[in-house]
Amino acid sequence: MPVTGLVDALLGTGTTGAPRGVYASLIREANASGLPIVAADLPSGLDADTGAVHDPCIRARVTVSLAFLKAGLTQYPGARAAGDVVVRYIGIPRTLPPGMKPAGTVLTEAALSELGADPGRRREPDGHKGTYGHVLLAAGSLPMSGAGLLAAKAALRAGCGLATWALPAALLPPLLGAVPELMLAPVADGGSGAWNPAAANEVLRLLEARDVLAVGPGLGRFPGEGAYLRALWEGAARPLVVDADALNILAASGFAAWPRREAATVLTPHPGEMARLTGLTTAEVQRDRLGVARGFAAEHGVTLVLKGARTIVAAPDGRVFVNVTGHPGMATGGTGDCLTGIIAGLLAQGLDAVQAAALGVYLHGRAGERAAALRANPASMLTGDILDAL
Ligand SMILES: NC(=O)C1=CN([C@@H]2O[C@H](COP(=O)(O)OP(=O)(O)OC[C@H]3O[C@@H](n4cnc5c(N)ncnc54)[C@H](O)[C@@H]3O)[C@@H](O)[C@H]2O)[C@@H](O)CC1
Ligand SMILES: Nc1ncnc2c1ncn2[C@@H]1O[C@H](COP(=O)(O)OP(=O)(O)O)[C@@H](O)[C@H]1O
Repeated sequence: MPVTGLVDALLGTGTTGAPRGVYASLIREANASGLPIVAADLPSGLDADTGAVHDPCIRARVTVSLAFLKAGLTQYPGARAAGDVVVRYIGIPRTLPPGMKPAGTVLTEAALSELGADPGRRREPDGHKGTYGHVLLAAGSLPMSGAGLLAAKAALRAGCGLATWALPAALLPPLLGAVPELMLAPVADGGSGAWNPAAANEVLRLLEARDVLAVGPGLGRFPGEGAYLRALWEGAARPLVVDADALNILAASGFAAWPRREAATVLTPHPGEMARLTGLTTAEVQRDRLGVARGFAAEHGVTLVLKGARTIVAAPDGRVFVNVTGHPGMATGGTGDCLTGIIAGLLAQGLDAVQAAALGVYLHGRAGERAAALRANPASMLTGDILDAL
């Protein structure tokens, strides 16, 4: 009878390091056969905790994860080596033994509802714009006003009642009317189109009548940037979302020594920004995304959104969530700025930091999937398409 497929049940969760000896030869032979491989529990050669892929590692068509989804199957490159992943019950109790915590929770609609974040974003029949909160965005600078615009539009699309964009005054004239639904608050910039430390006072004054502050998209780098951000960090008594250049400023300003914020704080780094925040290399961040995100959130008392395919949301209390929505078409400029606006828009509506971050990454990914499906080729997707699909 011809052989039409292979089952890989060589190595399991307990293995450490790269497969050696006869295991390594069998894995190489299986991959070279070209036959479809079904992996039992996880592909041999994959790190079950991190998703790191050793050399060699089985390239499975399907992985049948036993009893529970292993964390390493959710993260790249492990997710690619695993192929289609299914979880099957094999008689092991479905609940974890007492004292054992899951490595993370996949953000399904059910998990979001359990978290108290309604994926349907239902509105009160008698709601009005005051019901849904007011976002203040501090973003944009002369070469990158687009980042601010995308974040501001996204906040409105996320359903906040009102949004105000504080921006260096020189940016104002060309932006007047660009998004009629948006309020613009020009901040004195001496005609430079750049931010300055004194502008923080103006942002904090604006925040008094608003519900949440998002800072960073297209902010640029500028003299006195550390003092500017620290003033917002310490002075903003409302929830704060920190993204893009504001994360780079945090990293460059020794923020670990800054006082803990009392109000909710969400940081949304991509792996490059995460590397700057931690002092790791981008490759080191990617090698253990779950562990790095969990450790950082707990150490600094913030909600951490580590972006990239399979975005991770880590809460300060140790909970970790993995987002599985999204599309590679989202790898285009401005999509992160859009996520910042979405999370701020959800915070304005009264969600807490973890709810807003979890629902935000989920909706952002879903919108990315819809936008990709509407294009002849998803490679042509723009961030504006994601905004339209929200
Ligand atoms: N239209 C606009 O005005 C835009 C402005 N932007 C602004 O440009 C500024 C600079 O941000 P950038 O993020 O471009 O530059 P960065 O230098 O911070 O980050 C880019 C680098 O990070 C690493 N990286 C990012 N995602 C990764 C992933 N998933 N896996 C592995 N490595 C990854 C890569 O090395 C990449 O080259 C920010 O202020 C941002 O808001 C960008 O958002 C793009 C659009
Ligand atoms: N291959 C992918 N699959 C799913 N989501 C992706 C993929 N590539 C990028 N994204 C998402 O797109 C966004 C990119 O954010 P970021 O790198 O900050 O972009 P920018 O700085 O241009 O705004 C993140 O939310 C990320 O999770």
